[in-house]
Amino acid sequence: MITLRGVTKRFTGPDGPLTAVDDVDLHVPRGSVQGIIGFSGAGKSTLIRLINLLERPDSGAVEVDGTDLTTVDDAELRRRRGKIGMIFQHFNLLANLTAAQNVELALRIAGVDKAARPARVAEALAVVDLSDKADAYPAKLSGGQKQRVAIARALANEPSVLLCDEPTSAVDPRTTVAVLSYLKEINQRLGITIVLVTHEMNVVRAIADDVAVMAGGKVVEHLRLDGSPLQPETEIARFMLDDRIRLQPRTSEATRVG
Ligand SMILES: Nc1ncnc2c1ncn2[C@@H]1O[C@H](COP(=O)(O)OP(=O)(O)OP(=O)(O)O)[C@@H](O)[C@H]1O
Repeated sequence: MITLRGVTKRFTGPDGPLTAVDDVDLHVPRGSVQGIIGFSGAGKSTLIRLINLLERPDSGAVEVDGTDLTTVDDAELRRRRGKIGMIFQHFNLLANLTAAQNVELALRIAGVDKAARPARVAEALAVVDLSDKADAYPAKLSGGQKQRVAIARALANEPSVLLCDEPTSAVDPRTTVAVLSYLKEINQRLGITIVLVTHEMNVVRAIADDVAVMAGGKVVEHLRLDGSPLQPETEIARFMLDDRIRLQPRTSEATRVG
């Protein structure tokens, strides 16, 4: 379970101060899948990085499984972070380590006893059907396989929460379906709460229970994906739901119109 209360994050950009995340409240029930969608610069990545305090908020509370992470000391934060897995657009695997060694490293960093690690690595790779690639280096893996290794690495420490920052943006549509299927299975079988940032409506539609639409650092709307027809209220949500692409006549700019 994740609860953000009044969370704000400011940066100093090239043009001066900017508010990347602006007074956001968000509640993600245990075992659910929360999508976060919006255009580039809306604050999605910052918001997801606030959940494990990769970014520290300037104000507000970040509660994960009942504890406000902004109030705990460094040792406790490290321990709590161990229970929050994260995957990224570009996989972030270490090129000089095999798939199994990448997963093992996460266990080593978390302080898991050496003798216990091989079984945990094997288990995590089995969840994503990559047991046969344990000894392969990332360069020999496809994009989808790399993302599955990254998922295994995130799962090895038995997290309660998995944060996914654009997990399918660097893979083709067929691989997107495969990656999302693994994420959905992990959510359903292991009960892991998932937060997934994307700019693709189809991605969240396939997997999320609720989608927070972000613009200008704020959550401007929630779309509940419970099977009933979606009735977006904001222009940005309507725009995101329309996946037709049309080219404007006489300009080189591609745009989508609703
Ligand atoms: N470390 C930083 N320093 C300064 N500005 C930052 C930093 N990180 C993000 N920003 C700014 O904060 C705003 C929100 O960025 P963020 O990456 O969260 O948006 P996003 O919705 O994830 O965009 P994208 O889809 O392009 O990744 C942007 O204006 C960005 O330039």
